[in-house]
Amino acid sequence: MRSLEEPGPRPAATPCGCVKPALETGNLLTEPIGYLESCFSAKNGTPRQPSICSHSRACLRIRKSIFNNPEHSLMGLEQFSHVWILFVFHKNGHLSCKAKVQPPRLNGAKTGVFSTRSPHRPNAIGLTLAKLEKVEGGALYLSGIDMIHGTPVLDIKPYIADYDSPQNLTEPLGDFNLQNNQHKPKTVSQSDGKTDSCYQQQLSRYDEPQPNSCTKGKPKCPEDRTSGENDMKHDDTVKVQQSPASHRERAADLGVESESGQSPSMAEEQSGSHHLEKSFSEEQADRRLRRGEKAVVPQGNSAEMPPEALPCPSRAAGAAHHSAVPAWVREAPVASLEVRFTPHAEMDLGRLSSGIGQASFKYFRSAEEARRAIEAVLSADPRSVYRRKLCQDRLFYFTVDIAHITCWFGDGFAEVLRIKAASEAVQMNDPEESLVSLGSVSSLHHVFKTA
Ligand SMILES: C[S@@+](CC[C@H](N)C(=O)[O-])C[C@H]1O[C@@H](n2cnc3c(N)ncnc32)[C@H](O)[C@@H]1O
Repeated sequence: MRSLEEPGPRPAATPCGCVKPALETGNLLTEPIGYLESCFSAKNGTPRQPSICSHSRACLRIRKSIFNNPEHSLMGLEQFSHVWILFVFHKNGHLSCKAKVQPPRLNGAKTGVFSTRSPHRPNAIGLTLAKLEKVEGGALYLSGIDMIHGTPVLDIKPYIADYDSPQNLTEPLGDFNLQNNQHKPKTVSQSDGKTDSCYQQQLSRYDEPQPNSCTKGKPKCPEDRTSGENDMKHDDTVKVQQSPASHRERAADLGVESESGQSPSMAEEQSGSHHLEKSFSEEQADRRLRRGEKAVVPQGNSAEMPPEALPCPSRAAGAAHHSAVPAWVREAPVASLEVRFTPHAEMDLGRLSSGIGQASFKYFRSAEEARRAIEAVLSADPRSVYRRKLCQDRLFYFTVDIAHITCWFGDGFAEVLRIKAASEAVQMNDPEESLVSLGSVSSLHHVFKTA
């Protein structure tokens, strides 16, 4: 353990003049237990939630400055299949956050920051449920992650379904009526006409985290229906403090130089936000119409969120009354996309995975895994609302493992045009540079096909 003499947060003075230790006032000076080595090098293209891409892999080594024998701290963890990772959104780029944000799934409508998974929060702390592949010495190998390379990790906790999953409560507390914030006691048998035994059966089927999958068009859970960093737009700014971090030490732990952010800046993403604002009900109606479903009359014209909450359909029906999500989480306006690869991209992928004349994959175990990861990232539409709506004719770039992917988006699909070794790809320090206008998409498509 760290020495008690190490510098810590200064005691805070209370209004009455007495001094309270920092912990008592909630002022926690954190020290990362390690820095994540991730297959995603930049925010752009990193899945918005861990459930999106099961092949996204990472390694976390516990720092010796935290524990002399890091492996001791991981003892017993190998018996768990999943772990919670608490981390810092260290590449947020700025320290401000807003009370209301526009998550991509709301396609321009606003909701309170605490009803989202926005990276821009008063304390820039992220929470990811990752699959624990193995523990080796002082290192954890993870999959199904949504964090970028270099992410400072604050803590690891085992996922325990009995504690962490509401459907595992044996004694339901009752319904929470979100409309008027009233708690209504309700018994299991009253809930939906199901018998207790049927209910229990359903619970036992769902007491483990659902396996992640990369398939297209799967029903989404709250985890993957939420916001991406690039897409949040804010108001009611709040300034937050940042703990100082030792960059040299961090780079040493990672074995790399500190990297420069490659994803679009918030300023860029925020510009034009007024055009994007649309009420949730309008978006839903649009979407239903797009799908050819019966139109629903929009209820008002506000860009604020409706208060209704619905059970998540991907959970057991009997368990649903323990856990509710708002309709927008379920009825997201963004459909999953079909993902295509041009013959050139197929060739690139083959070349890259063979490792002939260049580096081969570090995180993926095969070309097939790389392909599935790319498909998973793209089918969830990683673009910000801004890009989706106003920059449709732009190329989109992202890097996963050693693959630098260039693609474009059409109506209902994403097409991979090129896959190059990240070392070969032009480094995009200025996100604007990555927004190459296609002009005529088809002509550029032709260029890529014949290149
Ligand atoms: C919407 S957040 C959700 C993270 C976590 N599952 C949660 O709910 O707190 C995931 C996005 O955060 C961004 N991100 C990941 N790691 C980051 C980091 N270290 N700093 C800043 N942004 C990061 C990526 O763009 C990713 O798509």
